[in-house]
Amino acid sequence: MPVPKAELHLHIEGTLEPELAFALAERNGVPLPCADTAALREAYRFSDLQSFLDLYYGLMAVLRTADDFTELADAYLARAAEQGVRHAEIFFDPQAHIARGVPMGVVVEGLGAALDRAEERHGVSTRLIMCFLRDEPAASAMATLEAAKPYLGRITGVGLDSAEVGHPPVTFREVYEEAARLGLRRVAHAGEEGPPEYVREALDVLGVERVDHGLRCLEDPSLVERLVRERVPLTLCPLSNVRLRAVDVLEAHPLRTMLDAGLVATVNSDDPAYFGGYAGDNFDAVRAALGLGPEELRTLARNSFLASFLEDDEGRRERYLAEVEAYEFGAAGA
Ligand SMILES: Nc1ncnc2[nH]cnc12
Ligand SMILES: [Zn+2]
Repeated sequence: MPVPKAELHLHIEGTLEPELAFALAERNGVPLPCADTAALREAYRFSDLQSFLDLYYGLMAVLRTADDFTELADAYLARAAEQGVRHAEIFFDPQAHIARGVPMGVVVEGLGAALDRAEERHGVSTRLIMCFLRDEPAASAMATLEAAKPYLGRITGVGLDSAEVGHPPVTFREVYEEAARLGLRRVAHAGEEGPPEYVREALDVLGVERVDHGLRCLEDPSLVERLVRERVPLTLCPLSNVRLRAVDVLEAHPLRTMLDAGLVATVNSDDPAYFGGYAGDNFDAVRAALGLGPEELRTLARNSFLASFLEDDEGRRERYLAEVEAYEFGAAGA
C-alpha cells in the first residue's frame, strides 16, 4: 500500500479520462472534436496553461447531469484511494458549468452524492472547494458565490483558478471578503505562471491559508522567508508543471530545493487525466526524478495532512498523521 496522503490540489473536471468522456458524450448526445480516445490523448500536448485550459473547458461539455458528476467523482475517488489518498479536498469550477446551462445545484448535488459515500466506498474523507475563474469578471465570481449560498453546507472553501497572467488576485478582494464573512476557507492559485507579487497579493489581499502551486515564489527570497516563517503550505503539482512547461523536465523541478528551504510543500495531481498521473504517480515520479528518500517522502505526506482543512473532524487528522509516522517505505510505489 502506498504512503497515506491527502490530496489538496485536484480539479474534479481534470479527472475526466478519455474513456469516460466518450461514454458521457454518447449518453448525452454531445459531439467531441476527436474520433476516439487515442486521438484525444494525442491532443494532450500542451505548450502552456492556456493551451491546456482550451481543451479542458471544451471537454467539460460532456458533463450535463447530476449523475455525470457523481460518476466522475466516484471514478476519481476509486483511483485516488488505490494510490494511498485518505483525504481529498476537491476543486470544482461552477462558472464553467453554469455558462453551459448546468446549474450550481446539479453540480453540487452530483458531486455531493459521490462524496457522501466516499468514506464508506473508498475509505476517503473529502471536502469540496469552489473555484472562481480569474479570467472572468469579479462580478461573475460574486454572482457565483451568491448562487452557492443554498449549498454552503457542502462547501468548505473557495479557490481561484484558470488563466493567471494578467488576472491578479486583487481583482477578487470583495469576493474573498464575502467568502470569509460566510465562514469559508480560502485558497488561490498563484505563482504557477504569474509573478511572485501574485503570491503576496493572495496572502495579503485575499487572506489565503494555502497557495496553490506557488512555484515562482522562489524568485523572491523575502517571500520564501515569509512563507517559511508563517508556515503557509504550497500545493505543488510536479507532473502538471512539466506538462504545462512551468519546468523543463521533472529532474529540474525545485521541490527538493523548496523542502530544503523549509517550505511546507505538498505533492498533488492538479488534473491527473491530462497530466499523466494521480497523487501516488506524482509521488513516485518525484521520488525517481529527484532521488527523494523515505524521510523526504514522509515529510511530504505529513505536510499534506497538516495543510488540510481537517481540523474540525474528530481526530481524523491525528489518526492519518499517526499512519504516516508508522509507514515503512519499501522499494515500491509511494
Ligand atoms: N493548473 C491549473 N491552473 C489554473 N487553472 C486550472 N484549472 C484547472 N487546472 C488548472
Ligand atoms: Zn490547479
